[in-house]
Amino acid sequence: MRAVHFGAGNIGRGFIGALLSHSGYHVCFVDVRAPLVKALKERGSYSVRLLGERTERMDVSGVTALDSRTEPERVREAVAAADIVTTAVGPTVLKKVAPLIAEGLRLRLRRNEVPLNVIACENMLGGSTMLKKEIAAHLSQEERESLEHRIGFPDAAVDRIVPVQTGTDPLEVTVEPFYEWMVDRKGVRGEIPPIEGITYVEELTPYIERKLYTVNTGHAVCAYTGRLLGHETIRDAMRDTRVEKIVTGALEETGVLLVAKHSFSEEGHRDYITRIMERFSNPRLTDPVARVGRSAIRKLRPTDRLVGPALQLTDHGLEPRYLAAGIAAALFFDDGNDPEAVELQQLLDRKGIAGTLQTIAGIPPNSSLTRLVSERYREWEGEKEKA
Ligand SMILES: NC(=O)c1ccc[n+]([C@@H]2O[C@H](COP(=O)([O-])OP(=O)(O)OC[C@H]3O[C@@H](n4cnc5c(N)ncnc54)[C@H](O)[C@@H]3O)[C@@H](O)[C@H]2O)c1
Ligand SMILES: O=P(O)(O)OC[C@@H](O)[C@@H](O)[C@H](O)[C@H](O)CO
Repeated sequence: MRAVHFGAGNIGRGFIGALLSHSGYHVCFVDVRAPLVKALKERGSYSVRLLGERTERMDVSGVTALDSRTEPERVREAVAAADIVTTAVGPTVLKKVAPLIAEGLRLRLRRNEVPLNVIACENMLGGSTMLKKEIAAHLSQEERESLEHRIGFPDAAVDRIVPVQTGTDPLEVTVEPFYEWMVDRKGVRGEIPPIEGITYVEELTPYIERKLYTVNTGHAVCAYTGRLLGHETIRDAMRDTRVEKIVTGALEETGVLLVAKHSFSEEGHRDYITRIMERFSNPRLTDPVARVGRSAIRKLRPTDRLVGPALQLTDHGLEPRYLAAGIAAALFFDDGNDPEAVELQQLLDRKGIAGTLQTIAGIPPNSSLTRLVSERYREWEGEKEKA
């Protein structure tokens, strides 16, 4: 069986590629980083280090790679011949990989009747659906009709913390032991892909919202408040009771929404939160707040991890004070290495808090959420002055 995976980064190698390989797929990674592609081609294997109570090593073999910039023809052929295509490139990169995947699928549709599934493994709602839309834009009407019948784009929720890699081996990946990969069974075309570790569900929305609005909400709140209070890593930020209190408060707020919306049991959801707080505090993981806070504009979009639940709560007349504290802290994110953080600071200078929230997050300027965030922002200014 052949898998083509776009994005040989942390999640690509440390999670999706590893599970595909262990399920018997020969994995071809596609990336734009030439040294990474070269190393994968030359070695054909790498290791994943699982940082649990004991450190375990998992060998991943039977892999290769292609550079989408210099070997587009080979990428097209690989996609056309694949049994599964996956991505973990980042939500904003999906539209960049879409044209090449579309060219590969065009060949596939001409040559092979067997259905194929394309799964975007990104932190977003409806990732595969969005990728399908981007791909369809590069196809003819006739090709789009065949795509509809023969190529599945099941949405997915993926969960495993893979921090920035600091080891000397460019291919080895250090990860937490926990993982969860949920896929919408209804979106699959043809046979269910036999990937060990995937949980197929009839209705993905509750699970992707639970993941994004708990794991990623808590993570983002921890990263932004932690950074503001002078912490470099998630683990250190979690040890600060001021941060821990705000993360806990924000997850209680999203919990109210998730339990009401998707009928999770209150007790089960409390356990889910507890496990996540323990994962954030894993003493063996060094995960920089800069990684977790990266792309602050994306993280402040209307349906993403902070504003998504906050707007839904205010629509129900509730006051998400802790989420508002997280959103306000995100507005202070000023990492010069992150183009979105730079753009965010420029927007704030030009438009102020209400204008920035309206532009990025779609929050109406006179809304209760804008008022809450503005109040928290002033409080954070005070905290910063004290620090
Ligand atoms: N790291 C985590 O803990 C984690 C967990 C769950 C989900 N995710 C999601 O997985 C996705 C990837 O995150 P990551 O942490 O692995 O990031 P990463 O930066 O480590 O990996 C992304 C990879 O995509 C490659 N890439 C960029 N543009 C490309 C292109 N045009 N064609 C092919 N490859 C391209 C990059 O070179 C890089 O190797 C994101 O959507 C992220 O939200 C990450
Ligand atoms: O990948 P992002 O930028 O959407 O979010 C940063 C982290 O919250 C994220 O990568 C988590 O580590 C991951 O989603 C855990 O499953």
